[in-house]
Amino acid sequence: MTFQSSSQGSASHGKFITFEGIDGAGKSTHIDWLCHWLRSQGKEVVSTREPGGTPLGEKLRTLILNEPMHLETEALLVFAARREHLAEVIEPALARGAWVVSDRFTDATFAYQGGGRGISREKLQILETWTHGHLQPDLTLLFDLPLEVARQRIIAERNLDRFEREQAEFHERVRFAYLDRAAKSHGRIRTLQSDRTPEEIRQSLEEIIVTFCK
Ligand SMILES: Nc1ncnc2c1ncn2[C@@H]1O[C@H](COP(=O)(O)OP(=O)(O)O)[C@@H](O)[C@H]1O
Ligand SMILES: Cc1cn([C@H]2C[C@H](O)[C@@H](COP(=O)(O)OP(=O)(O)O)O2)c(=O)[nH]c1=O
Repeated sequence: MTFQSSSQGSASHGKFITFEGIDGAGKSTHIDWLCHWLRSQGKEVVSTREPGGTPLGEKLRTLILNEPMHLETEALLVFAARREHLAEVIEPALARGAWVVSDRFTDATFAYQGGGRGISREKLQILETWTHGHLQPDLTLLFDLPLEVARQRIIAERNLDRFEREQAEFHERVRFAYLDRAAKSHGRIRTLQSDRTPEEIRQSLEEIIVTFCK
């Protein structure tokens, strides 16, 4: 993790890796491989997800994904779930030297609640600072692909949640908010072109992670 305090760079801390992308981009498909690879390198790995990752967070996830609500209520709930996740799972794991791999984190909020719903970046930044101003992911893997390809992958296999049922324009805004954020991330967010075979994507992922671990 990147602490902005005096603990930055401490050898006793683990690393925080997040997976991001539009629904159906292939995140879940590659998270297991990454966790397996990291464990093969002798690392303790905590695999988790957002919204969720704690008993309370999973209850909030059910509400967030299914219950109609005001867009700012939605933003506040994802940060509430995140605060719990940080306190109960992420921060203790990193402090004992484990590597945390999370299926989504705050970049998703800037993409979905910011790009998708239209909440201003300034408002979300205030909540971000409040919730985890001291901690950011060390590495974020952004799975990017055209919307139509992602839709084709998920449409047949899932009961679509509140976000997945949104119009194409919503998902286009989410996608471009992610790409914009990646461009401004100073290298933290690495974009993987994801309209390729799983093997090709995994090869790119392996190259990134091997370099990151050096
Ligand atoms: N590179 C790929 N090519 C074709 N299908 C894929 C690829 N990656 C994932 N899939 C399939 O697409 C669907 C969505 O993938 P998933 O990993 O669950 O996406 P996400 O977690 O990003 O929503 C799954 O059925 C998965 O097997
Ligand atoms: C973490 C987070 C997720 N989300 C949304 C994006 C996804 O559509 C949804 C759940 O994410 P995800 O776990 O990727 O869904 P699935 O299990 O169906 O692959 O939550 C937000 O809108 N804001 C957030 O901050």
